[in-house]
Amino acid sequence: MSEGAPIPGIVITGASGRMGQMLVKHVAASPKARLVGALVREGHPWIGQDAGTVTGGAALGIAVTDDPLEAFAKAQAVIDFTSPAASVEFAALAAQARAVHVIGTTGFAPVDLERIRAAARHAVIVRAGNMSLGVNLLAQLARKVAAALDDDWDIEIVEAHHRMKVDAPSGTALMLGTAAAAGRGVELEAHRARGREGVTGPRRRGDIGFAVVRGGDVVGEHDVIFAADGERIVLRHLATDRAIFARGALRAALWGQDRKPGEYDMIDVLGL
Ligand SMILES: NC(=O)C1=CN([C@@H]2O[C@H](COP(=O)(O)OP(=O)(O)OC[C@H]3O[C@@H](n4cnc5c(N)ncnc54)[C@H](OP(=O)(O)O)[C@@H]3O)[C@@H](O)[C@H]2O)C=CC1
Ligand SMILES: O=C(O)C1=N[C@H](C(=O)O)C[C@H](O)C1
Repeated sequence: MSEGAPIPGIVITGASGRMGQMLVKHVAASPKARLVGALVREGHPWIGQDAGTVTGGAALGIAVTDDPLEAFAKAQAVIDFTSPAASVEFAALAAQARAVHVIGTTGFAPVDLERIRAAARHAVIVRAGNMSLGVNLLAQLARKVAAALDDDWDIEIVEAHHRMKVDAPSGTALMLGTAAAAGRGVELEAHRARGREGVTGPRRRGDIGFAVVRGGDVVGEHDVIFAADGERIVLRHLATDRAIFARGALRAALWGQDRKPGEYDMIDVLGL
């Protein structure tokens, strides 16, 4: 954001969710942004109540709403950690309002990504399976390590999340797999091993494998393993606080204010 620019107004979608509640608090506490809206699903019991008090803090003078059109009209940015169906709809509405759309949601199908790409013709969209500085740095490291090693080194990605997570593998695991594939100069989809069970036969040379753990309240853990005969490299990121994602998302919303329409990611935002 350029010096002297007005402080951007930000709407949080999915305000009742784990990330939504964290974002309401984070944006409200930031001197660099103004919280101008908190959106929930139609019919949600929080509608009309103060966004600060329902998320466990002091009153903010912002009534929770279920009307995205009205909310986005007041915003310079929308921060959205919801579901693929909701984010695709919000991408079109945010583009209409010419608001920067920061999408943290994961689990998109290819058809959803096409619709997000279409919206990005008219507005700035920043989308990343993980908004933390640490994971985006890890993705760059995974890319570099993969570029330095040949197919004698098997690449496996192991991720763990809380019991409520609905998509697998995580958006972060896919991001890390994509980065490792890029380092090797291949497409992930052509080399992706999607989980193993039964008599699988030996590992296919050059595959990038994914393994998923779900349980308890794990915020998010990711290992990128490079395994060869006689040695192994493990690159690891452990998230212990969702604030890291909120911090990254707000940074993306501010960064997006001065950009041309298009689809960006956190590597762009962080300049990595
Ligand atoms: N990129 C990143 O850095 C991160 C990404 N994530 C991703 O963010 C997403 C949300 O995670 P989390 O907060 O844990 O999930 P929650 O289930 O806690 O929250 C999701 C929120 O979105 C709302 N929502 C879902 N679908 C709709 C819809 N169709 N219309 C309106 N509102 C909707 C839910 O409302 P209701 O409860 O009423 O259904 C809820 O408030 C996930 O995809 C997760 O993987 C999470 C953390 C970091
Ligand atoms: O659902 C979550 O919680 C998380 N989702 C993101 C993902 O799918 O990678 C990011 C983070 O790991 C937490």
